Amino acid sequence: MDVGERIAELTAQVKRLNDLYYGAGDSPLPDADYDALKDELAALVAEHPELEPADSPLGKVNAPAELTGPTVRHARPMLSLAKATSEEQIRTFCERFGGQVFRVSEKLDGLSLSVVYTDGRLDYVATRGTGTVGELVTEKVRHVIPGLPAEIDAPGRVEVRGEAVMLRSVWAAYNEAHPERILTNPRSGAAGTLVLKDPEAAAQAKRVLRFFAFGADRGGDAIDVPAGFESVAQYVGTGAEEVIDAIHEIGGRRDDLDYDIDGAVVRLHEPAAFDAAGFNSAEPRGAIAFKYPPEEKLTTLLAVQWPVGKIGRVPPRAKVAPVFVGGVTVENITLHNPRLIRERDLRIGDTVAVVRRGDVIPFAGRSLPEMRDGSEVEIVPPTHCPSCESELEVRGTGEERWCVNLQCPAQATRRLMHWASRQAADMEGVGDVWIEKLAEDGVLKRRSDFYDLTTEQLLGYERMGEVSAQNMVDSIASSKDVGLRRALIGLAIPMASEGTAKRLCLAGYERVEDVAAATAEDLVAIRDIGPKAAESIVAFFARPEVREEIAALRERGVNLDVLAEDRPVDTAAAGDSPLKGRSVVITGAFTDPRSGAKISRPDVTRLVEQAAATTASSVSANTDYLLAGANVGAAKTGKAEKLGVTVVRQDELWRWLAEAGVI
Ligand SMILES: NC(=O)c1ccc[n+]([C@@H]2O[C@H](COP(=O)([O-])OP(=O)(O)OC[C@H]3O[C@@H](n4cnc5c(N)ncnc54)[C@H](O)[C@@H]3O)[C@@H](O)[C@H]2O)c1
Ligand SMILES: [Zn+2]
Repeated sequence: MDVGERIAELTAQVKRLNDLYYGAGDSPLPDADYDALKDELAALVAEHPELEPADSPLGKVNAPAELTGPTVRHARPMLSLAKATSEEQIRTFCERFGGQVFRVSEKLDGLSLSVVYTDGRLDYVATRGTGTVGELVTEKVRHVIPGLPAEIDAPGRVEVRGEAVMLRSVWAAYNEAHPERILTNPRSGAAGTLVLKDPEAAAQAKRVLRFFAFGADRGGDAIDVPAGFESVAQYVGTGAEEVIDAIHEIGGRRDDLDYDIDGAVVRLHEPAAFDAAGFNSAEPRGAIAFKYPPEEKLTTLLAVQWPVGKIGRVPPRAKVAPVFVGGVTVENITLHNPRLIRERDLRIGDTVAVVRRGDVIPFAGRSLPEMRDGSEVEIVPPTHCPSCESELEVRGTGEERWCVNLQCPAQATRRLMHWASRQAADMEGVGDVWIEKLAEDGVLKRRSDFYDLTTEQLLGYERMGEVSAQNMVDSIASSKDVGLRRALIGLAIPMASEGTAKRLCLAGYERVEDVAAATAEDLVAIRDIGPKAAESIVAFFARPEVREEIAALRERGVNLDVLAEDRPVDTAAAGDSPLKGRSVVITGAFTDPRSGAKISRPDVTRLVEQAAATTASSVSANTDYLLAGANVGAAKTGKAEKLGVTVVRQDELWRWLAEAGVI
């Protein structure tokens, strides 16, 4: 192929990838591979400038093919950043500005927004768009970035720039709840969220974003980011070594963050110096982005297995050629459901992009059809259960396969493993391999059989030592104090989550028999238990073998009653608490006064509920208190006060919780 053809080919590829990336937020190639294509193009064009096509993607801010909807012209262009992948490049950059002060910040992997206020009120929000013209997303953002201040305490025209990201936890929870509509990664999740037609529905489905500011100006002069905003984490220092230390510091905690970062931004700290350094067509000269090695790697999909789960789901699991990504070696990845396999057109033998983010289970984001050689094999979901051979049912939009045979041996084994696991009975000394063996042998058929195991019996097995046998028996004996919450989890009731178990306990159920006797009506009255889950719970306990199992566990002295730690706080203590029986809305960021650590929203909710309050997601006339943590705008508290809702600040809340005996 001659150079001209290669340039044309690379141009077309980069442009196609840009359209996908800046449009719906898709990235069929890992960023590092995209960067390599672009670098190759840049190198060829540098040598043969006369061959650069008129529509070259180089030297400009890359943008979606077209902006949809109303637009606005940016007061100052929103630019791209020059890239560095080696420390050497960072040193060269720092040396160019010898003696100056630098700022190093996390480079969040989301999409940039310009948020403009006039005399303290939110005027508009725009995307980067073409760099000079952005798309207006003001109304969408009101729903999908609930934390964005509607008002700030500053006069004049103030523009705040920053990055909107989908938190990893939000991304994982959304995918968990919508297996039929998987978001490939948080970045595309964020981009996709801002193009949705119904942002209100997105917010209800908890598909929401967070905004982190990285700069602000008033009438063109740099100012501090106004109060009410979260800022990107940043360091200020002089000289290349301090800058490189900061880059390592940021890179080192990459896995612990709840958002993706793809690099660190180094820029001149002083606004005057930054402006004086000037700009080229697409990038400021006073800043550079250091890119960390990719967290997404290519590997080969070797096989797909269909293990049978504890409630009969038969999900696809892929084996891939071992690949080191996100700090671990990955060999097994989840493919979620058959529909996803079909839509992503995954085949055995395919090159697939594997992603891992923090603790999130690796996921084959996509196949790369352009890398096929014809030997790839279609993935066909099984029609019959690999364990009991009964015909599988196809259910739901994900086209999941289910074994509905209640006697299925594979399901029984999975249920036993689940009962022994940490979130249920927590039998530390009993490994899955042994459970499988004992189940195969017919010694373990149901949960209650664990409690009949003896050391003599176990010692009859090859490779079972006296210590292990004793360990197993002891750990089974000491696990008998399961309690209602963990027993409900261990029973693996379809559609009932760990949260359902918690809420049943908080709702005052004392014994597993009481839950078994509840009607669907009783159950839907409990917060967050919907009609489907309620029916599933009732149907589960109506099964004779479940009732027999509960009786058998009781006979062996297994505790299936609520434990003190899972009860709602006693009326006596909560009786003194102003929270008791109140309806509250929680907003803002909370810090645990005991440890000084930030505390998550679900944890605050749990504490407040233990003090016998009920929580709601938005303020209404029925709300008693708005519990306001840090960074709560005046708009929010003002609205609450207008509705006659008392605003309670966090120091008071902690006092109340202490009085109620919750903390
Ligand atoms: N995989 C693909 O197919 C594909 C396609 C197109 C682009 N990409 C990737 O997108 C990037 C392209 O560059 P770009 O021009 O969109 O962005 P960029 O990498 O040049 O960086 C500029 C952007 O960084 C953001 N940013 C995040 N944190 C920041 C901080 N602390 N300070 C300042 N800015 C911050 C801003 O939104 C700004 O617009 C590359 O990383 C490329 O690999 C990938
Ligand atoms: Zn089966």
